[in-house]
Amino acid sequence: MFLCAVGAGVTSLFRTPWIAAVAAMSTGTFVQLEPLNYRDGARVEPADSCGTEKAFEPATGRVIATLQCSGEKEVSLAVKNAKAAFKVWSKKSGMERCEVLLEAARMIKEQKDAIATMETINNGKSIFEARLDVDTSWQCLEYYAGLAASMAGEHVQLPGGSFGYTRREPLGVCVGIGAWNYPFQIACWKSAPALACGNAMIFKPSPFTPVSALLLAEIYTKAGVPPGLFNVVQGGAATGQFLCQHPDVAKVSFTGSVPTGVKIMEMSAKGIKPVTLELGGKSPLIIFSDCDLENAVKGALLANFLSQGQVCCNGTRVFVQQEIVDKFTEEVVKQTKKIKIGDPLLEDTRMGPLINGPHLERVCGFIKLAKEQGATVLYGGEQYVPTDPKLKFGYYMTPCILTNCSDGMTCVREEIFGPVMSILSFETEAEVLERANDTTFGLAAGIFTRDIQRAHRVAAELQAGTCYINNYNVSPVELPFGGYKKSGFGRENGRVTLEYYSQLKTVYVEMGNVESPFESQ
Ligand SMILES: NC(=O)C1=CN([C@@H]2O[C@H](COP(=O)(O)OP(=O)(O)OC[C@H]3O[C@@H](n4cnc5c(N)ncnc54)[C@H](O)[C@@H]3O)[C@@H](O)[C@H]2O)C=CC1
Repeated sequence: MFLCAVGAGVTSLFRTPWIAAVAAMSTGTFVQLEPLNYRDGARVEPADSCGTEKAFEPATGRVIATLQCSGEKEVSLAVKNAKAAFKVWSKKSGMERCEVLLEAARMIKEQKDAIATMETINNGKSIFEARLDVDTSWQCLEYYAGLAASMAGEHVQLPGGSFGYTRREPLGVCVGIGAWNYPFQIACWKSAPALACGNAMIFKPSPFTPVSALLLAEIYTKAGVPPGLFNVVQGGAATGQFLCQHPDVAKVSFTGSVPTGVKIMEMSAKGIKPVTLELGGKSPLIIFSDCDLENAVKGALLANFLSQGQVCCNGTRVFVQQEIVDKFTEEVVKQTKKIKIGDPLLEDTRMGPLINGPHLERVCGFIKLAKEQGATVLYGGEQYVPTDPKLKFGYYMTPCILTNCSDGMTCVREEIFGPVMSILSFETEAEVLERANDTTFGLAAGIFTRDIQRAHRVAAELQAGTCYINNYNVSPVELPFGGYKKSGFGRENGRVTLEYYSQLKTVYVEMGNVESPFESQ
């Protein structure tokens, strides 16, 4: 009931006491009572609904919000508001858009602790990680603010003094649909380039994590975007479908699972709408015997255990060269045992709970199956109950290391989306490349070696949208991120993403007379 008491019904992020209160909040206290949709510059209850969903605090298993899933009418109102805002925003110069985005970035930075706390409460990731996510979020806004003013076309000289030029123009109303593992960051990674290019956006968070996108919406409004430019519509699959099928939506950018990605693409195909798909993965991490072992072990932990392993680009197939596999395994187990699991709002926690009960069961099911198929659990893989009584109903598990794995096992082939590392040994470079690429996914890959030529040779052969050499899971906003194969297409971050949120117009300019085969004799 906290928000009711503090905000007296009209809680706003911009009331300083509220920010301080949220940043100082402890696990087990937060309840969201305000409307969770955001339209025309304000929080609103949806005009109609197609059911309700409950959002949890994974650390305690408490319900923190019950959301109304937006119906067709609410979606249409959001599109209408976004269209009106687009008319204003798309006329602004790049520098004008830059100023607003920079102000929004500044506000995110200023409110980092409050946003990270909210993210931790709703998602379960450690506060330590949530703060890093907020950093990459404001950095993304700053980056695209900087690019907004440099968007330009070409001038092309043609015969007879005529010429042509190109204009890079926004698409219109874009829809962003997010997953639950990086709720605030995904909202920023989609909206920053969209807004920088002059578009409006309607964002639909995952119903598991509805809360933090609202903070972004409030910040955009306060920073000066026109009302309706960034709207939040809550709901699940049905709401997502209303958004994708709306005739006035120009583009859909989706982050989520492959099966949902297929549906999004089908709907977009019917409307001839461009689509960006950031889907799942089962990425390989290849550790050669000449690596710096300490770094490789750190890299393997980063590749598997951030956000409780619920990361799309995780390197969960850890291929280790035969000569060092025992030493590597011993060291990885030693370091994994040290990971502190517990209340995600405590400063020294490094692993919080998984997103919800069914997902925890699903991840544990993969481990059970791995054992049945012959893998050995070297460490972890069990449900965990922290000693603090308020965490008793949270969704915790110990990080898991599997050995004796083979390429055909389910744990090696399918995305688990939990803290489960499978160790596989290999002998030669050619062999490991073939095995690493033997997957329908292609999101990321990693290589640890001191041999610079091998590093680049292997990176060139790996079928993945991102290859990390001697590190893993670092995502600077300057670098494009996206998949090969069934991990999707289109990119987020980097300069190239401007192309995915804009369209090119060619203008031909005649400087002479019209030559026509139809002119009268
Ligand atoms: N490549 C990337 O950048 C990332 C990919 N992921 C992938 O996301 C998955 C986990 O996220 P989930 O939220 O469980 O995925 P999901 O596919 O179940 O849901 C993703 C979003 O799509 C919406 N949705 C579901 N059905 C829909 C439909 N028929 N039409 C329109 N929208 C619909 C959901 O409400 C949610 O907002 C994993 O497979 C993971 O690999 C997650 C994060 C990043």
